[in-house]
Amino acid sequence: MLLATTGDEVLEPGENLAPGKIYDANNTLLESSMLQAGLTVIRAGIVKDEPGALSKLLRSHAAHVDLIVTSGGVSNGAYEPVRQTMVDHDVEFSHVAIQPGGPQGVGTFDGIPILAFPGNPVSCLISFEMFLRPLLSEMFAAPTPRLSLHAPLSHPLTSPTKKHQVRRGVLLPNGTVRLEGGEGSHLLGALARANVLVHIPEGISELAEGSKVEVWAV
Ligand SMILES: Nc1nc2c(c(=O)[nH]1)N[C@H]1C(S)=C(S)[C@@H](COP(=O)(O)OP(=O)(O)OC[C@H]3O[C@@H](n4cnc5c(N)ncnc54)[C@H](O)[C@@H]3O)O[C@H]1N2
Ligand code: MOO
Repeated sequence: MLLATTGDEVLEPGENLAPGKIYDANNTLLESSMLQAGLTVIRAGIVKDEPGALSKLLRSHAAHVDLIVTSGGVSNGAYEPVRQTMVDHDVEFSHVAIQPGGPQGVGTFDGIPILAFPGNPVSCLISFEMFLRPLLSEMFAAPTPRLSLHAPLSHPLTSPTKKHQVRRGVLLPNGTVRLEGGEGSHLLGALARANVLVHIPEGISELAEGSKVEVWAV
C-alpha cells in the first residue's frame, strides 16, 4: 500500500505548528488501520499543493505497491491537487451518498489501482472502513469483518434522509449505544473515544430513543 496526503497547511507531527497549519492526522489514522488489517504500508508523507508534486511522489514508489490511497484534495475547491493530478489518468471522481466520506475518487494511476479519500480525518477513516476494509476481508480473509451488532439508542437522533450516515458511538455497559460527538468530520477526539460506528441508513431522518441501530465494533 502506498499512502499519501495533501495540503500546504498539513505538517508532520512534531514540526513547528505555525498559525494556519495543522498536524497530519490522516496518514497516522490510515497507516495504523492498514497495519492492523495486515497490509504492508509505505507512508509517502505529505504532498504540497504544487502541480506535478503528487505525480512525482507516487511514481517514485509505484514500482513497489499494489494499491495507492490518498487523502484530501478531491472536492470542489479552487485547487484540488489529487483531482487535478488525476485528470490525465483513468480516475473517476464522484459523490457517494454517505456522510461523512461523500467525495471519492477511484481508478488507476499508471495502471495501479488508486482510491482517493476525502481530507477530513473522520471522513478518510470512514472511507477506509466502508470501502476498503470490507474488500480486504472478502479478498484475503484478513482481517475478519467488523463485528456487527444491533443495539438500542440511548437517546433520539436525526440524520440526513438522502444519505447513509455513519456516526461514532459508545456501546455502553447496559447494552445501549450513545452517539459520541456531533456529525462533524473533523471531530477526532470523539472518534478516539468511540468504540463503535453507528449506521443510520438512507431514508431515515429521525430515530427515537430505544430504536435499534446496526453498529460495527471498532
Ligand atoms: N464545493 C464543495 N465543497 C466541499 C464538498 C462538496 O461536495 N462541494 N464536500 C465537503 C466534504 S463533505 C468534504 S469531506 C471535503 C473533502 O475535501 P477534500 O478531500 O478536498 O479535502 P481538503 O480540502 O484537502 O481537506 C478538508 C479538511 O481536512 C483537513 N485535512 C486534509 N488533510 C488532512 C490531514 N492529512 N490531516 C488532518 N487534516 C487534514 C484540511 O485542512 C481541511 O480542513 O470537502 C468539502 N467541501
Ligand atoms: O462527507 Mo465530508 O466526508 O463529511 O466531511
